[in-house]
Amino acid sequence: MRPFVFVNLAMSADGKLSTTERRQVKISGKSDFLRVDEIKAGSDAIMVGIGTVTADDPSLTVKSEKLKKERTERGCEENPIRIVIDSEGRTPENAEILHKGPGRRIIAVSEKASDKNLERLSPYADIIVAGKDKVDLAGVMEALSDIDVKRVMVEGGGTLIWSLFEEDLIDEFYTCIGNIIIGGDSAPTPADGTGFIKEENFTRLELIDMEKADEGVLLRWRVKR
Ligand SMILES: NC(=O)c1ccc[n+]([C@@H]2O[C@H](COP(=O)([O-])OP(=O)(O)OC[C@H]3O[C@@H](n4cnc5c(N)ncnc54)[C@H](O)[C@@H]3O)[C@@H](O)[C@H]2O)c1
Ligand SMILES: Nc1nc(=O)c(N)c(NC[C@H](O)[C@H](O)[C@H](O)COP(=O)(O)O)[nH]1
Repeated sequence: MRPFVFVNLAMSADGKLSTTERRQVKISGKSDFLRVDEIKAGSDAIMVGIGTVTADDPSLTVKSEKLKKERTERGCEENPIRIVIDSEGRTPENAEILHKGPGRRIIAVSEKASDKNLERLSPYADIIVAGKDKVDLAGVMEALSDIDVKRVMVEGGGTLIWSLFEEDLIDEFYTCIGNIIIGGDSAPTPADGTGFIKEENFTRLELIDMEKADEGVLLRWRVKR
């Protein structure tokens, strides 16, 4: 058993998530920010890779007071469970995700994480150990299902999302395409990693809908199985 997993990203018109220096860029506009807050508030958990934590230092909190209130009225924490996929337990102790706003945090590590790092992070987050070198993502999803997590939003980056596609762990994929060109052949994209080599392995998508969003476009895809 695993939860429903969807990805939400903003990318430039040329398909980049950020610059070659992995510097965060404002890609989407105000209406997209509100939409992202809503889908975040509608999720039980929100997941990012350690690369996103070190590059962007996001808090991944729900921003709207109304949405926070609606969550607490439903008997949920104000924020979804925040999960970092972090093989070695490198999350900095002062990361925003560990401090901003109430709610549970989980850091999923592999057996490679040192005891020192586990000790360092355990005051701030629950630790799941899954996988030998890299985090075993299917194992993490199973562990989330065991604690009644039904809906997981993944906010990047491209390395984590690639692995989730590779392991067929994604159900829906939303991209807001903004009206800028970032360029750069090493700039992160929605699915980096090694990529599929054989055509028969490609993930196939079905378009759910598309709409104009600020100066760009929002595409929502479902993974075909
Ligand atoms: N525009 C957007 O919507 C958006 C959203 C999030 C991130 N970003 C950008 O993406 C970049 C960060 O992405 P990234 O690809 O460097 O990092 P990432 O966030 O995808 O984290 C990847 C890291 O997770 C760890 N990991 C552990 N187990 C793993 C597994 N099984 N599979 C994959 N990774 C595993 C590894 O250390 C790996 O390097 C930043 O530049 C950030 O600004 C953009
Ligand atoms: N929707 C969206 N539009 C963008 O233009 C952009 N650059 C991101 N990037 C994703 C980024 O990793 C996180 O959405 C924020 O950084 C959230 O972090 P906060 O909770 O606000 O701290 N996302």
